[in-house]
Amino acid sequence: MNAFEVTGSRKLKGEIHPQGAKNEALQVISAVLLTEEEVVIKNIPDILDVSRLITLLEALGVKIKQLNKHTYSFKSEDVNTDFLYSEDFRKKGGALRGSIMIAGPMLARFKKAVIAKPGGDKIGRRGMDTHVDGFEKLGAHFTYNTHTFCLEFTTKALKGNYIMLDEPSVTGTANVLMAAVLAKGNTTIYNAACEPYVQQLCKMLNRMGAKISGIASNMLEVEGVEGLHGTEHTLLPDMIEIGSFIGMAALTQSDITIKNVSLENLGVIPDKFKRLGIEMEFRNDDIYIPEQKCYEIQPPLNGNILTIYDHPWPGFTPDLLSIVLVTAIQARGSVLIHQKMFESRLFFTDTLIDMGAKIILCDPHRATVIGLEREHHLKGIRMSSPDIRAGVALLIAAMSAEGKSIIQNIEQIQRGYENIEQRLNALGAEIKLIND
Ligand SMILES: CC(=O)N[C@H]1[C@@H](OP(=O)(O)OP(=O)(O)OC[C@H]2O[C@@H](n3ccc(=O)[nH]c3=O)[C@H](O)[C@@H]2O)O[C@H](CO)[C@@H](O)[C@@H]1O
Ligand SMILES: C=C(OP(=O)(O)O)C(=O)O
Repeated sequence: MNAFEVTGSRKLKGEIHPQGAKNEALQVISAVLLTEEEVVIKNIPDILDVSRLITLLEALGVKIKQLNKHTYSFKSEDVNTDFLYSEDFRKKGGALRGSIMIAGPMLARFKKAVIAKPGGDKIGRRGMDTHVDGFEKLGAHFTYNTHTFCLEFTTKALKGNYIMLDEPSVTGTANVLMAAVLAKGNTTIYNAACEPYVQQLCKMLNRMGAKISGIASNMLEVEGVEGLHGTEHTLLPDMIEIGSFIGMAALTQSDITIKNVSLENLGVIPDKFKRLGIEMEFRNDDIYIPEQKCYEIQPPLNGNILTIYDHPWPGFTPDLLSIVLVTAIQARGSVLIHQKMFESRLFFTDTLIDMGAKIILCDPHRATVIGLEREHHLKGIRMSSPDIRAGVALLIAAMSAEGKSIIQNIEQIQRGYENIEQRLNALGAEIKLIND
């Protein structure tokens, strides 16, 4: 099995370019099913989750051409809907969470959709109710197939409706939106997620001829249209990767510039890292992080311990809390990390404690980090990556630690970070891909 061997205590220096956004890629690649015309998507990251979705679309009959390393052309002219009911579909769809977003386009264009038991991170309960409720409100008939464990949908014709989502699910909003754009009449999606991923999807759909307003708000208004046409779309840089690099720079005492970050789409992300005392300079659209021996957590005005918690956008994304947590290990001061959305994302703190971090896991949702102020170094150990973001947090910890670490189960990291070892080694890291 592939693993990373990491030699720690290496400071990084230089420039790094973030990849295209993984979670946006999974939405907009699913959207190519909404038209028979050609859709060209640029800045697609070369990561496992994307190649798994591309393989799934190819198996459905979509003609896909790689135009260059990060640009693909998609043409969904001959889609084989029988494939949805095959064992192969269940296997391919079950390999990633993002595959659930082909359901909205399939339902809209072909009047049938199947959602295989999805893969993705094992980070606690991850519901599908928002997707099912939304499709039903648009007029889909839903059955749960007890033999295949799949969610199956059919419709004679989707009809616009007022839909109040039970929670602002990111993939749920994207799925219901993609179904609504081809429904007859008007749809309102209230309590919608409005992450940059969803905003980008809306803009792409409008370029294809959809009529969506309310973009970036929690109320999307959709005027159904008869059909959509082809377009070209460029993915935003991956804000989670950018946040990961900020945390990595601070913990490893590095001096790096993160290029072309699309600052206007980062929301509160830079500010949360600044609350940990991390200095950064915005130079045009780049973020420069100078080498810092010491960074001091900024408590709130009343002097209490700082809490950093997740919240639907424009709140702080849950996908960066593991990174904030690991970054705080060498800070001066203490912080409470409160992961509200997922109940199994903080158990990796046990590994950090083994490495020498001062962390109290208060309960599955909350962990207090007491900064070591670089008075003690973490020690390299053998560990395993439990999920994508904890995996990168462990990689950052290993890069800052004394001695060697082995990180197993790195497929979890590779599904969301492109060639991470090569890109970091180019800045001075020492990460080897090994068979362990
Ligand atoms: C492929 C993809 O795009 N995955 C992202 C997507 O997953 P995904 O779309 O699957 O996650 P959802 O947004 O549906 O919800 C995540 C979990 O949080 C809960 N929940 C959701 C909203 C809310 O306001 N309160 C709340 O507690 C839900 O019950 C669920 O258990 O969004 C998550 C939340 O940003 C991210 O972690 C994932 O990286
Ligand atoms: C949880 C994540 O991904 P997924 O939804 O694909 O499991 C993530 O990207 O942090």
